[in-house]
Amino acid sequence: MKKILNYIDGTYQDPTSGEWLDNFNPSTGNIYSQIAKSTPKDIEHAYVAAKEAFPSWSTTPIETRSKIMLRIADLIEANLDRLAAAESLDNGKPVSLAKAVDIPRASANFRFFGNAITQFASEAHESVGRNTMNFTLRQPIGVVGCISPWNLPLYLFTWKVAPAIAAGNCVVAKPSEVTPMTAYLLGELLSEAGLPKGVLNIVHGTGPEAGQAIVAHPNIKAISFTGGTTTGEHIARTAAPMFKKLSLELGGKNPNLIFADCNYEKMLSVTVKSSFANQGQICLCGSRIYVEESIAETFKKDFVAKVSELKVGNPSDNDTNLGALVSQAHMEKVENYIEIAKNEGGTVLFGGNKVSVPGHEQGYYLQPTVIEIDDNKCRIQQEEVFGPVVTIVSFKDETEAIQMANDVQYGLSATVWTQDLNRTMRVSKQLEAGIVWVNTWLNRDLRTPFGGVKNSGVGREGGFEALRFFTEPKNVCITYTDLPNNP
Ligand SMILES: NC(=O)C1=CN([C@@H]2O[C@H](COP(=O)(O)OP(=O)(O)OC[C@H]3O[C@@H](n4cnc5c(N)ncnc54)[C@H](O)[C@@H]3O)[C@@H](O)[C@H]2O)C=CC1
Ligand SMILES: O=C(O)/C=C/C=C(\O)C(=O)O
Repeated sequence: MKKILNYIDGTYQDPTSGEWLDNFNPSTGNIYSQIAKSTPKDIEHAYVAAKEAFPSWSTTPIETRSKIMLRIADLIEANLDRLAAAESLDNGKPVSLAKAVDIPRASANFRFFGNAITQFASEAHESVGRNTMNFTLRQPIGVVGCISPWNLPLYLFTWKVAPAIAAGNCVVAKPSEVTPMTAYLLGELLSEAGLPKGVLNIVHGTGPEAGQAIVAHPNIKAISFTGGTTTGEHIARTAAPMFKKLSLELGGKNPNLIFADCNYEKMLSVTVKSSFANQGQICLCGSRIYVEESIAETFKKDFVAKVSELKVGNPSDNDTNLGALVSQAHMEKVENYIEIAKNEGGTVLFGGNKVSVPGHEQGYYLQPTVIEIDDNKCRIQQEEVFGPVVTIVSFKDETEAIQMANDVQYGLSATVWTQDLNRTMRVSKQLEAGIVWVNTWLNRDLRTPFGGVKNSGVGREGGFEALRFFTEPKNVCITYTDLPNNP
C-alpha cells in the first residue's frame, strides 16, 4: 500500500516510530494508503534541518528565492491533473472542483508570494531637527511552524508555507492527517524546483502528537494555523508562555444577508455556491441565510428548487456538484447537527439524509440540507457545522438583520445582497467580521487582508500582512553630527 513519508532535509523519510496511520478514501470508505505517524523526534529532525538551512536561505537574494518559488508554481500547474485527482481521492471533493479551484490556487499562492517578496519594503522615519534617522529592518524570524486543515488541503498548506519561505524563513509544516496526500506529493516538486534542502520540511502525523510538538517546540518562534476554534484555543494556550507569534485562522458561522432589492437571480445562484461549495466545508461558507420578510417565501421556494438540482455523487464524475464529506466521524458530526436542529424546532425544507452512491455505498455522502428556523439563539445558529447544511431565518428590517448576524461568537466573513449603496456602507461597517462580500462571495484578491474577529481567530493572512507576520521588524536608529559651521 502507498506510504506517505515525511519530507525532511530534502529527502523522503520513514517516521522514526516505524508506525503508520490509516488513510481513508472518503468516496468509498476504504483505506488506501498509510501515513507516517510522526513523533516529537521527527519534529526535532525537521527543526534541525530547518535551522541548518536558515543562514543560507535567509541571505539568498530575493530574486533567487522568487525564481525558485515561481518554478514551484509552474510545476504545480504542470501537475494539475495528477494533483487534482490525488486531492479528490484524499478529501472526497469533486475532481472538477480540485482542478478548477484547489490546485490552481496552490500554484497561485507560490506565484503570488514569489512576486510579492520582490515588492515588499520597509519604512524609514526621519526625526527632523534631531539629526536622527530611523529605518526598520524586516528580518525573517528563523524556523516557523505551519499547520493546515483538511478542507482545502494543498490550497491552505501553500497559503501558509509560501509567504513563510518567501520572507526567508525555514519551515516545519504539518498538513492534516486526514488529507496528507498532496502535501506529500509537493515534496517531489520542491526538489525538482531546486528549493534548497531543509527550507521546507513536511512532517505528517496527528495533531495532538506531531502538531503539538511543533507548537510546543521552544525554538519554533511563530505558528501559522488554520483549523477548528477549539484547537486554536489549545494552540494559543501552549504558545502564549513562550511569547510566540501566532496567526490563527479559525472557524466561522457566516451570515448571508439578503435584502429585497438585490439582483435576485445572481443572489440565488451564488447563494447555492456559498452554502454548499466543497460540501459546505469552507470556513467562509454562508451557513446562516437571513432573508428580508417580503421576499422570504419566494426565496425559500426558489432556493430549494435550485438545491434539489444539485447532484451528490462520485467525485470523479464531471457532473457531480457535491462529493463525499471528508470522514465518517465528520459525517456523523454533521448528521448529529441536523438532528439537533430538528429537536430545536427547525423544519427541514430539503435534504437531511445520507445518499447512497451506486458502487460507492460505504462513502460519506450527505444531501445538501436546508433548514428553516426562527430562534437565532439555538445551537444550529450558533455552532459551526462545517458541512452541507444551511439555515434560513427571515428578518423585518436592516437593524434586525445586523443584530442577528452579529449575535454569534464567530466573526470571519459575511455576505450582503443589496443594490443600495448607502445600505452597503452602513451594513458593512456594522458587521462584526474580518471580510464582507457585497453582491459576491469568495471573490479573492490575494493582496487583501484575510482573517477573522472574535472566535474566528487572530491576525491576518494575505498580501503584505502575511509577509509582515513572517518577519520581525527591527528599528535601527542613527544619529549624526553636523559639521561645526553648518546650520
Ligand atoms: N478552516 C476551518 O475553519 C476549519 C475548521 N474546522 C472545524 O474544526 C472541526 C474539527 O476538525 P479537525 O479536523 O479536528 O480540525 P483541527 O483543528 O483539529 O485540525 C486542523 C489541523 O490542526 C492539527 N492539530 C490538531 N490538534 C493539534 C494540536 N494540539 N496542536 C497542533 N496542531 C493540532 C491537525 O492535525 C490539523 O493539521 C471541524 O468539524 C470544523 O468545524 C476544521 C478544519 C478547518
Ligand atoms: O484564502 C482563501 O481564499 C480561503 C481560505 C479558506 C479557509 O481558510 C478555510 O476554509 O479554512
